[in-house]
Amino acid sequence: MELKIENLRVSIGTSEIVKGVTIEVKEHKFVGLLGPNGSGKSTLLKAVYRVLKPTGGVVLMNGKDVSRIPEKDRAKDMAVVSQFNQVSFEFTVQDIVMMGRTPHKKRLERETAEDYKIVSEALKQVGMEDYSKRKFTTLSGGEKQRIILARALAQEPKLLILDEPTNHLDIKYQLQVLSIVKNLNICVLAALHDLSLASMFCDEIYMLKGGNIMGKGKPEEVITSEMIQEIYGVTASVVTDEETGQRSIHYRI
Ligand SMILES: Nc1ncnc2c1ncn2[C@@H]1O[C@H](COP(=O)(O)OP(=O)(O)OP(=O)(O)O)[C@@H](O)[C@H]1O
Repeated sequence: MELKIENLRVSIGTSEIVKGVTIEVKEHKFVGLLGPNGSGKSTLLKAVYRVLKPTGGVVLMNGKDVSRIPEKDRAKDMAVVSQFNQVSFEFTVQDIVMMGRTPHKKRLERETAEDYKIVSEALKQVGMEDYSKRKFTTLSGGEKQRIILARALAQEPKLLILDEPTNHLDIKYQLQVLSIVKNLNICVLAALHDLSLASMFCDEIYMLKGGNIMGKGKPEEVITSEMIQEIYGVTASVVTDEETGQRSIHYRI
């Protein structure tokens, strides 16, 4: 699987929010989309997963225009973990994760033992196997987020779109969720805020500001004090740990 976003433009009302963005996610790559609040990350992702209709450009999955792929076929390949997961009915955790199997089933086909196995595996992967009978609405924000990831895992996608997948999570689960996603070894496009985590997990990073890509490259090429100053207007130094090669960012106020 490869994802290509070419010259994508998205307008809301009279404002152009995404102004001709080109992004490529090659096979098995984890690509991060970073940028300040309001820079257009969610809007761009929504146009990729077709909640919003772009005003220009094209999104290609393995060379096929996503707007021409029927929704169910698209969902066999692409799963989405977005920020807002309003569930108004009293679904159990297991019901929610089972929804991930829908694209793989024929109309009115019953869940099979294999589906239950996949659902139970997905719950185990996010450390929520003891919660399968709980009502989704009773979960904490972070627990809900892990269940939504489990639903995406049960979908067995080849491409995962994540919109700030860790915003409700404590550091243990931020690391856990990003490690799970990384180890899936599929195509990932993720809007992230944490520059250190993005450095740790992304193969490539695109920096968005005002709906334009201002920089792209490997984390060490993009997450620099100059870029942090330019994009966020914040003074910071980036330190690389000699032993682990991990980069951490020290902010100054
Ligand atoms: N439905 C809408 N109506 C009007 N403006 C909108 C709408 N949706 C988004 N916008 C505007 O588009 C801009 C980009 O929003 P978007 O949510 O894509 O940014 P973001 O980079 O994901 O931000 P954040 O980091 O805060 O989540 C913002 O200025 C926002 O106010």
